[in-house]
Amino acid sequence: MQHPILIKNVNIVNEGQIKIADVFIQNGVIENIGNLSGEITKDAEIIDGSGKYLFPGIIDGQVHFREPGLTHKGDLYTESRAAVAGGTTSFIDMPNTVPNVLTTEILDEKFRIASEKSWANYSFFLGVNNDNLDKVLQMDTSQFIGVSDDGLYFTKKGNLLADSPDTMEKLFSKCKSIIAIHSELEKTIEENEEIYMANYGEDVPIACHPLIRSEEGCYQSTKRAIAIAEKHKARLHILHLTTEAETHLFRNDIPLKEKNITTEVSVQNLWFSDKDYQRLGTLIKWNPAIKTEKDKKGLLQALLDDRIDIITTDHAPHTLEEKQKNYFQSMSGAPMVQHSLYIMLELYKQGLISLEKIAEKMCHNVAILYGIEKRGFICEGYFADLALVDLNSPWTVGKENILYKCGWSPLEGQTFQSKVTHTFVNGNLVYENGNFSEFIPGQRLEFN
Ligand SMILES: NC(=O)N[C@@H](CC(=O)O)C(=O)O
Repeated sequence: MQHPILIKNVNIVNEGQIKIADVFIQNGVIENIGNLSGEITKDAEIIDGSGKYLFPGIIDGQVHFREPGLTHKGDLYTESRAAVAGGTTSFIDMPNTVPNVLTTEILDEKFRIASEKSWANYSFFLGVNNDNLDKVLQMDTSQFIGVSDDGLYFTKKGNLLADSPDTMEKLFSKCKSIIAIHSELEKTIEENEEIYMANYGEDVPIACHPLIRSEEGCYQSTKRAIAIAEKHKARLHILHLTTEAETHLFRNDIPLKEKNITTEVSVQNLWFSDKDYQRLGTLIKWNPAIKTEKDKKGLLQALLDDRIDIITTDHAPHTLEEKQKNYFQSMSGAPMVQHSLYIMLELYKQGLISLEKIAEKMCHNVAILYGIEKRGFICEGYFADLALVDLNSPWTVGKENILYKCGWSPLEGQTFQSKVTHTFVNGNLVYENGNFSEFIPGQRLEFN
């Protein structure tokens, strides 16, 4: 039996409004919201929410938690624990674990491991590449939260799904679930690599990353994928957008529920720009590349005017050793899931986004986009996945508070003004002011 909890006098950030009320949590769900006292709440543990802000737990639509097979970088226990410390209570993990998630057996195995090791609620993409394409075309894909090629390759040469219009035609004409793709053209990347290698040899500077993995390679890829998806009325989701140019390919004149083509931005693309390569080098080498200041501003604008639907992290941990190599050898990706809400709250502090919009893009819309049931909102009868935030409690990211298994963050030295003080997953208070409860596993996300 779970102990009932009453959060008193808290600013509830939900569905475009901020209202002060009490929230009563019992048996895993939000039972009541209002001015509560008396019989039903009398045995509850009381948490004073005065002056604090209560968000629905963040649902991160794109993470790489690395288990099975790559657990020297991170695993389902360590990375989900880091997630809840940052207010993220649910995640959807990508298929480029080892073995790649190309069969339902491997997918089931990931669900099994998560049921024993994940602090947060979880779901997993089924991977798709040339090795399982024919099988996927015959499957009832509605049983999966989505299929994705992210981090997988379609040919031994390293081509992405986006490089192959014929394959997209096949997949998009048959697949009924969300198809989440990594949108870049390998051909453009290779041509650019040759140009920069002719100049620099193996010593290509990291500053060339956004010129090699260029705007053109992203824009042409996304434009073509959207055209093919529209032709087949497929349900396409473009992962981690990095250019302002691409944002204009997406609509904002219909509600999210009616969109067949959706997209996301990852927090690092709202925070870093090409200015930061000099300071951080390959630590912020991501694919697609973090681009210019203009792109960063354009992505934020598209988020605000609803051409971008959700915020994710693309949390992609690697060891420092794997990162600190020359341009070609260093791995792409960095850990981010513990710090995503902090970045967005800091942007709020800078006057760039409202708290309501943060809840919409990190919580409500992720639940709507993936059809996740009874999560992502602060509503009676919904799972009590919640993050309580103090907006005036500065702290600095440092080795001593980084919870990623890889033990580093590109945000080290950054002071954030806000702090997540309490995180609830399914009604359990799993994180409180730097301390964790005993391990309580999260739940499998249900979707419709
Ligand atoms: N985004 C990245 O730079 N890296 C991802 C793979 C990917 O998303 O392509 C990873 O798994 O490391």
